[in-house]
Amino acid sequence: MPRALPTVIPGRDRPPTVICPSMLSSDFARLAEESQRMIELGADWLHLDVMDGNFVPNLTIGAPIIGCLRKHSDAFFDCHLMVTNPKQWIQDFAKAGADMYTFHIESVLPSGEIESLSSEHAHPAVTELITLIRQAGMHVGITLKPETPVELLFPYVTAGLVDMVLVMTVKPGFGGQKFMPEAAAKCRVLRDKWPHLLIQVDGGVDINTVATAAVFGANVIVAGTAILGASDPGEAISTLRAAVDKTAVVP
Ligand SMILES: O=C(CO)[C@@H](O)[C@H](O)COP(=O)(O)O
Ligand SMILES: [Fe+2]
Repeated sequence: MPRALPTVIPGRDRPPTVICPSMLSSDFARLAEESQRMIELGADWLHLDVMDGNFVPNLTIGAPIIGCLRKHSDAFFDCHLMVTNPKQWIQDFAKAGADMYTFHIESVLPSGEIESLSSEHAHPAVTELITLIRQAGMHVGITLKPETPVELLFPYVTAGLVDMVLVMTVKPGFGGQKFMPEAAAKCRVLRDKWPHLLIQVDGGVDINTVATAAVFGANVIVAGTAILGASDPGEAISTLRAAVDKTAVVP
């Protein structure tokens, strides 16, 4: 069983704020200590960026490292798979102790065939992947690159097949890039349709840009540079949380 997802708080118009430091910005040689420190400083989840050097031009960590980290941490592992074949790694990640398995919709179909996805009907390859992730005992996250239309995710959210949508606000592949407000605007489209959906933003989120994401409706915040690169990461976590909480309206 994966660790529980946050539940809706009565009296708020959106799900709770979840702060996720991206461990990509940590000292990988000290991953266990850094992870522990983030949780002690108030982080809710640990965001673990998995890159295969093919789907994106960078190479990071995989299930073996995540399995090792699991021996030192009971935290919620929020895994962001930037890989060409997400189906290949499902069992390994489940065994390693991943809680959320977020895949890129662009990785499910060969490049150039993304146009064959519809905003009205679920694609069988995507639903099969979702079923396999769930059967393996993980929560399901779906994500998209900044240039991919958000409407392509509608069939899976409408059918209640996914637990979270991750809106990428940079080109996936590297930490420390500039936040793209036009990509964050996809959160508004999703929030207007699904008030209780977990909507995550990832890429260039810091104390200046977080308000834009939150006003658009994001409630799950990934930040690498802004937390792990801060002189006081605990203060960075609190500041990000306060900025998002401020935008949750009590009706
Ligand atoms: O998925 C990714 C990059 O592809 C991210 O999770 C980054 O690691 C976020 O880093 P910052 O932009 O917050 O520095
Ligand atoms: Fe990420």
